Amino acid sequence: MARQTSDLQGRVQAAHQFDEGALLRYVRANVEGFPSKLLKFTVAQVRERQPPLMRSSCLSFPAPHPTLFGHGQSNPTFLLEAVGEGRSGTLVNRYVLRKKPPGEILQSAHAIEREFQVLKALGAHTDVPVPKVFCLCPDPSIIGTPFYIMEYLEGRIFLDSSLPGLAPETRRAVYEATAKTLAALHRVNVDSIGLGKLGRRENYCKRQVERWERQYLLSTGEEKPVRNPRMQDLAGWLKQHIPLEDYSASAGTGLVHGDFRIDNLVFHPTEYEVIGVIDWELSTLGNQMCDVAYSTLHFIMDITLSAESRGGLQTEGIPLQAEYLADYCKAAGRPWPMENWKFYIAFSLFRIAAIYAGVYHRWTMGNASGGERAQHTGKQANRFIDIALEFIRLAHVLPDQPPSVSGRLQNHFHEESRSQSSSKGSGNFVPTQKVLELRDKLLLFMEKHIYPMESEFYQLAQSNRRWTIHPEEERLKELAKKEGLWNLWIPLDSAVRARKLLLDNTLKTAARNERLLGAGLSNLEYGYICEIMGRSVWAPQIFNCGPPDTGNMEVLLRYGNKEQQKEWLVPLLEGNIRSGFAMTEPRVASSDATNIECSIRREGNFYVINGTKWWTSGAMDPRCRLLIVMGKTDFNAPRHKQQSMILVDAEAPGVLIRRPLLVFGFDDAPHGHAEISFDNVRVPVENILLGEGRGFEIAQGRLGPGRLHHCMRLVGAAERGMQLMVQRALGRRVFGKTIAEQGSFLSDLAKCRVELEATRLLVLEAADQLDRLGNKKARGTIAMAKVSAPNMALRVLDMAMQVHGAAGLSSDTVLSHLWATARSLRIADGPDEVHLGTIAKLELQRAKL
Ligand SMILES: Cc1cc2nc3c(=O)[nH]c(=O)nc-3n(C[C@H](O)[C@H](O)[C@H](O)COP(=O)(O)OP(=O)(O)OC[C@H]3O[C@@H](n4cnc5c(N)ncnc54)[C@H](O)[C@@H]3O)c2cc1C
Repeated sequence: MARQTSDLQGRVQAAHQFDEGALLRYVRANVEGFPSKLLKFTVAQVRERQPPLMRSSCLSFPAPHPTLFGHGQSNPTFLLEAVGEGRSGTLVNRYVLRKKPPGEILQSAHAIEREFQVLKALGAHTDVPVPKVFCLCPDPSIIGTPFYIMEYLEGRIFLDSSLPGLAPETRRAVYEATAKTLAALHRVNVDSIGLGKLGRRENYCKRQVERWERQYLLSTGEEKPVRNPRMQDLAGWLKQHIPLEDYSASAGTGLVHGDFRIDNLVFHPTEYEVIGVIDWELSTLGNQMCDVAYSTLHFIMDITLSAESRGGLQTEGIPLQAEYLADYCKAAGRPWPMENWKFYIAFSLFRIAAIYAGVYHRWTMGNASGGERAQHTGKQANRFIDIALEFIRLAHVLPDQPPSVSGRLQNHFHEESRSQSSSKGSGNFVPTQKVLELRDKLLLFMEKHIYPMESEFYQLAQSNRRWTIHPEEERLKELAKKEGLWNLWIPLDSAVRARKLLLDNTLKTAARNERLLGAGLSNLEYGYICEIMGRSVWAPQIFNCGPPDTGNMEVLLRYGNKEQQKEWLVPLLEGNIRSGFAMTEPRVASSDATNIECSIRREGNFYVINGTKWWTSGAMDPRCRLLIVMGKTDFNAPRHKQQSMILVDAEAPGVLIRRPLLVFGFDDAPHGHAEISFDNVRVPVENILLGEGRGFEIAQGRLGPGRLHHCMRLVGAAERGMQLMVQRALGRRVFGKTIAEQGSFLSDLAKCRVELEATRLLVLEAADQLDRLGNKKARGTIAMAKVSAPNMALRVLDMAMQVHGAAGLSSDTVLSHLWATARSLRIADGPDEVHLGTIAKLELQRAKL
């Protein structure tokens, strides 16, 4: 719950009492506008409150430092109330006084003068909301220590960062205002407002690590509280991981608040707008990302809790850490800090641990201003150290790109389409409202659930349990179903057919039926959606939109009879099983499918299958139950009537998985690409699809829309490459400049964008033609998209890898895997030459007309 600033006052504690008469004399002489006819003058101490407890919720952590309104352990703060007589009656003027604490204090930790200087400069020259300051009294003889007096702000302070009692949308507004205020503070040009000499900007983290390590050593050991050796491990790690950007006074350095968090902000009494940033005693110049990381610590405090489990409705509306960070980066014009985020968070925890250890030491000596509460700070310091060390060990601490918060779209092409659609409602490729809504939902799902899991999925796929399924994959599938992001690939006409065949008797309820049959999107509409899934190699299967299942489901939807659909299509639509498509053979050139040799021979009520297939994608997956096998039922029929397709139970006797094949060393576990032998595999005659000799016909149907999906995903993969490339270029310095400032990079980047947009338009055009003209008439444009998409994606991803240097070739980023997948699609989706042949043939035909 928010507290009114006026709620937070109490009686002046004995240890903090001073000569109020001397103060009044000083105030009368130095505070502008102080009532001349004074009726009453009172001094109340701003109460030190119990900080939010460290709870299982990750949204609260104990405040390590004071705020103006008192939950801290540092500068005592007082509310002065002057009741006077004015022309229009009684006046009540309120002021706030901040002073140094009495007794021995930590080096430079209570810099009243600094607070005053910063507040004065910001108030006079910037739009950063701060209370107005009236006077600084450096003379300790007045009230025992130096102090300053500032304006009292009537407003609200949110003490608990989980914002209990607020509606979800207002919680979001509070966080957005917080991020924007921090950005405003970081945008201040300190040189132009006289704060240029407040501190050194370069080597801030290095100096801070050394300083807080020193401070920790001063507060612990020998006759002081016990020293935790893990603190030195942490300091050692930090010293080895100081970000390169810290070494110079470049972009990203400037004014640092030093204690920026929601409860150091005064919000407007009724609006969700910050009217004052308070508690500036740790402000200085330096690396501003430290402020940013510190302001997100409440997201980190329980790093084992997922977004879902952190409080349900109570935290609804609170953004994820990445969303808050994206708001900040956007408002501050800063690159996404993925590369060094681990350092900044670990450093923030380290610093708090050192501060807490200092408070605890002071408590043992009897002069901590937090009273008895300070007795716990020693334990809390150790907890911060543990959390920091635990955090350092995490493989993935931030998505590798900023999320699109509040439905904002990530790339300018889409932003443009959206504004076009809302302003004019027309245009060649303007996504419909339905698509825009689905796409926003999908973008959020990717950011919340897929990107954060990538590295864990990848680790499992490299371990000796590589051919098992990560439990999170199944959980996310259920979540995708609930969110209506399931089977979106199903074209409207196929869904209509399935609805007729499957209605009621197979799928229990109409609602469930509908959920399994997608959202009724056209191929063009799906193009906008599928592209986003293509940004992660792990995403498509989470939404039941991954190859080869989509192609196989399409075959069953179009060509399967009712029984075949019941047995195989329904579990595939449910996502309960997976499937493979076995056409390619090692012994023959399979881009020409008339070459295949696998035999499907009828014997009574069975077909007997003999042959070897390879590159059957998905067949290694432990959930794979169905193989659609293409073979020959009649070796003497006309060339295109010899082939048939048959449904084979992957566990039927005689089906032998021989080995997984590798693509540039990636085996794509847990789905894999298998070499399989079929040795006298007996399959009931009912399993033949459409009838003997219809295999080629089915292949044409399967390879139409299904293969365009690859192109859509490739556009998404290239988009991901662009984003990673730009982030890296903005954040990494070579030879004195960021990569983004190097001329050669700029033209390469622009060329990538040009190619990407051209290919995206081609893919959308192909999808549109598929909808309007059908598979056959659209084949020229589809072929163009198939040639263009992988080649474009390869160039963009190659450039992205180049910008990443050696890291780009490693598996530390997704780039090399995306590149390997794109490269395989110049063959796996039919070799380029075959598509080029189609395009050229059509071109020549046109010339002959
Ligand atoms: C990662 C991956 C996944 C795959 N998944 C599957 C799957 O699930 N199911 C499946 O059945 N298959 C799958 N394949 C196999 C893929 O479909 C075939 O590799 C592809 O059809 C080419 O067949 P091929 O390898 O026999 O090459 P070939 O037919 O031997 O062709 C070799 C080369 O000959 C040249 N060429 C071919 N045709 C022409 C032409 N008309 N003009 C000029 N040059 C030409 C091209 O350079 C071509 O690359 C996959 C392949 C990969 C790499």
